[in-house]
This record gives sequence, C-alpha cells and structure tokens, in this order.
Amino acid sequence: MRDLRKFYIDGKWVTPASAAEFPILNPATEQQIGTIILGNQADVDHAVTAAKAAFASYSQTSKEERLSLLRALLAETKNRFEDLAQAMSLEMGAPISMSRDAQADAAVGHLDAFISALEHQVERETLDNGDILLREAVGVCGLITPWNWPMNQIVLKVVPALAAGCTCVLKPSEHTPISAAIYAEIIDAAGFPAGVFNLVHGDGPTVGAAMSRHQDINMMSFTGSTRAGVALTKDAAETVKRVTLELGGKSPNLIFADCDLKDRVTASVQECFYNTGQSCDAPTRLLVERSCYDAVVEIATRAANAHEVGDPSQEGDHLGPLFDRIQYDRVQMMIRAGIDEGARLVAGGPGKPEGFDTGWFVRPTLFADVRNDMRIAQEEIFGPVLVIIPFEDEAEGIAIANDTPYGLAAYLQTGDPLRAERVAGQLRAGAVHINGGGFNYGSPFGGYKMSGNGREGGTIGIEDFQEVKTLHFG
Ligand SMILES: NC(=O)c1ccc[n+]([C@@H]2O[C@H](COP(=O)([O-])OP(=O)(O)OC[C@H]3O[C@@H](n4cnc5c(N)ncnc54)[C@H](O)[C@@H]3O)[C@@H](O)[C@H]2O)c1
Repeated sequence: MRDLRKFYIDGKWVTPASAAEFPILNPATEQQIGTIILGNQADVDHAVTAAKAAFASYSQTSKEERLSLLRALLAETKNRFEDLAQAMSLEMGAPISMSRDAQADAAVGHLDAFISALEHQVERETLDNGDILLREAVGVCGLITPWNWPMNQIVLKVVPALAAGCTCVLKPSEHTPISAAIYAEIIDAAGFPAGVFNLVHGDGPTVGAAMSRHQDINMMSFTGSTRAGVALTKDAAETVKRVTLELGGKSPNLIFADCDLKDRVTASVQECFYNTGQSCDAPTRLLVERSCYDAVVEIATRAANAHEVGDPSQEGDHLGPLFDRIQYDRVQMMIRAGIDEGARLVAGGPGKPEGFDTGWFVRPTLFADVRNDMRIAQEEIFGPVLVIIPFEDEAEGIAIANDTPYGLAAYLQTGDPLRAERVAGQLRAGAVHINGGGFNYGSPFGGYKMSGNGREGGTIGIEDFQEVKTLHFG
C-alpha cells in the first residue's frame, strides 16, 4: 500500500492543507493500492506562490543551463524507467510489456526530442525589417493530465514548460498519482531549483478549477475530455490565460480496396484495441470501400477474436482491464447502445470475458453495418470497441471521415501513393497515419475542431510555452 499523502511544493514533500483522502485502486484486482489527498484552494495557492517566486530567476536562466538540467532529467528518467513502467501497470492496468515499450518509453522519447528541439531553437532572431524577435517563457503554467497515458501526457507538458523557462504546477489525474509522484522524485533528483516544478494531487472541480481561475497562473495546458476542457476554458477566461487543449477523438481509418487487406486490416484492429482502446487518437471508425467490405469484415472479425485479455503484471501482448468501474460501465452502456441501434455485433459483446470476474476487463468488440449517425460512431467510447462503416467511393469516404465533432487523427490504407496524399489533404485532423505510419517523438501532436488546440511535442510544443517579444530600435 502506497502512502502518497504529500505534495511536492517548493522543492520539498509537504503535508497538504486539505485532509480529504482518496483511494487508489488496482483495476485488475479492484484492491486498494494507495491513498492520496485531494488538495484544496490553499494547496493550490501554496504551489502557485512557490512557482511564481521561482519564475523570477528560472526564467532568466540561459538555454545552456536549462539544457544541462534536461540532460540530468534524461539520466534520472532512465534510472527510474522500470519504476515508472511498474507504477503505470499497477495504477491503470497497462500490461507490463506495453507499459515499458510505450507508456514509460514516452518519458524518455519525448524528453530526448525536446532536448534536441531546444538545442536547435533560435531564441533571438533578426527580422528582415531589422527588428529583433525574442522567445521568452510564458510564465507560471498549470498542467492538468489524464489517466490513460499518464507519463506521456505529463512529459509532453512538464518538459516543454521547463525547457522554455516556465515554472509549473502539475495536477495529474487523481486516478494515476503513483507515476506522477515518481516523476516528481525524478525532477528533484535532476536538480531543478526549488519551486520550478510543483505537484498537487486533486480532483478537477476543486484543484483543477482553482488552477484555471488562479490570478497568478499565466497559462493552462490541459489534456482530458472535451467536457472538462470546455469547463477549464471558461474558468480561465476571466484572467485571460493562454489555454492549450488536447481533447477527445473518434478517429476514422479509411480502408481502400487497393491496400494489402490482410496486413492493414489486422493491424488496424490491433491499433484500435491498443491500451485497451483507451487512447484519444485510436482509429475507432473503420471506413471500408464497398468493393472489399465483406472481406474486411471477415479479416477484422478474425483479428478481434485473436485478442486475449490478461493480467497486466504478466509479460505479453494481451489486453489489460479498463482503468476503473466508471469506464467499464460506460463501455458496457455503449456496447448495448450499438446493439439497440441495430449495428451487427460480429465479435465480443456485453459482459466480462470468461474467467475474469474480478477487475474491469471487457471483451474486445466489433460492430459491422454501422451508420455514421449512430452513437457508437459519433461518441468516444474509450474501450476496445471498433465500428465498421461502408463507403461507396473516395468522396463519400472523406465525407464520412470528416463527419465528426472531433479532428485529432485520421488513418488511411491504400496502395496508391497519389491517392494517399490527395485524401490526407482533405481530412480535417491534426495527424494522418498512412499505411501504418506511427507517431515519431518530436513531431507535433494535437487536434482540429473539438479535439483541441495547440500542439504538443518537439519545437512546436516548446513554442506553446513561449511568448514572442519584438524589439524595435530607434
Ligand atoms: N488529445 C490528447 O492528447 C489526449 C490524450 C489522452 C487523453 N485524452 C482524452 O482524455 C479523456 C480521458 O481522460 P480522463 O477521463 O482523465 O478525462 P477528464 O477530462 O475526466 O480528466 C482529465 C483531467 O482533467 C481534470 N479535470 C476534470 N474536470 C476538470 C475541470 N472542470 N477543470 C479542470 N480540470 C478538470 C481531471 O481531474 C484530470 O486530471 C478522453 O476524452 C481522451 O480522449 C486526450
């Protein structure tokens, strides 16, 4: 049992002002594995005061000084790599192999890419008109992250903030505080000055809202649901903060008959179910050219049925549980909604997989003959549930792909390189993955439409945490 009832503020582990305890549960066993305190306004004030005081000197550090701190952070992250992987497997149910290969790997990969981006960034440049342009730290930043990719999201915010010379207060998801607490220890060991990074646990309506409304926070960087992102934006409006948002998705995956169907469809199903379907950019709508529709349904069904669920502490490529009961109930509700709306269930379905009565395990589920106006095609399910929708031709495929309030990612599979570029250019999404092309550390990540604004990762990710100042000389 982990006792996480302290916050990291001003370079020390301190006892919070709040006494509200909150249990941390293992989603595979439903057992309590730790306790945190949900902070209050006084805790937020304490952390913001520390961050504001530290900003005065940290924002004036040179790029070289910050690079050397980030290199120390990289070394410490590598030292604690296994601790991070084990923590995320325990707190959100990522199978340990995947937790190492992807969840913990993100802490190293993004940081490496940010170091390289900062090395190359021009902080002072002369414009054609003779004016000088400076890039400076935006100020004290409030960072709020979700539970589904805990370290990935933390590193995508904390590192660019520190790289830019900002100071920050992190509020991780109250459901995944263990990896966040380890990350605070890593930052401490790397030698960042006191107050530059602060960690406060808490829930959204109390700590999250107190941060968004805080007079002394200059920017909020948020990843989570569109619902919470909208609430945060309204809270931040009074103090005219910069707000960047990484929100939900319902990403289309266009399958054209000229692709290698067996390979691409099998990989597409695996990608949708990865992290038990709990990824904002998962390809959750499989849009299939009519001429190959029956073949695709057959291949996808076989691929879905090949997925096994299992204990996250075991090595292997099985799926873990969903992260908690609320998520389990929501996925069950959406599977039932799909059946009620008349979609054809071809794999999985309601209930738990056989032999998994304890833990929030679900059956990898596939629906065929789905219409894009059904709930299961429009709403983010956040579980291993894939819907298959036919289209007649390229134009209709693109229209269905774009017929969503979201625009985080899109995927397309085709053997025709000209078509790949032509279609990608018409998809309203922040990223288009072509024929299995994966995300690379250092590239920008973010959404169009209700998937958010701003971009995380690499140079553009650092710029989100910078102000631009122009010097005009007389
Ligand atoms: N676009 C991306 O980069 C990305 C990445 C991962 C997850 N997500 C999205 O995150 C969601 C899943 O995460 P979740 O269930 O933790 O989301 P959530 O919105 O419930 O919570 C996310 C974070 O916001 C906080 N929060 C909740 N209400 C708040 C409020 N009113 N003000 C301030 N903070 C508040 C929570 O405490 C948590 O730390 C999905 O919608 C998923 O698509 C997006």
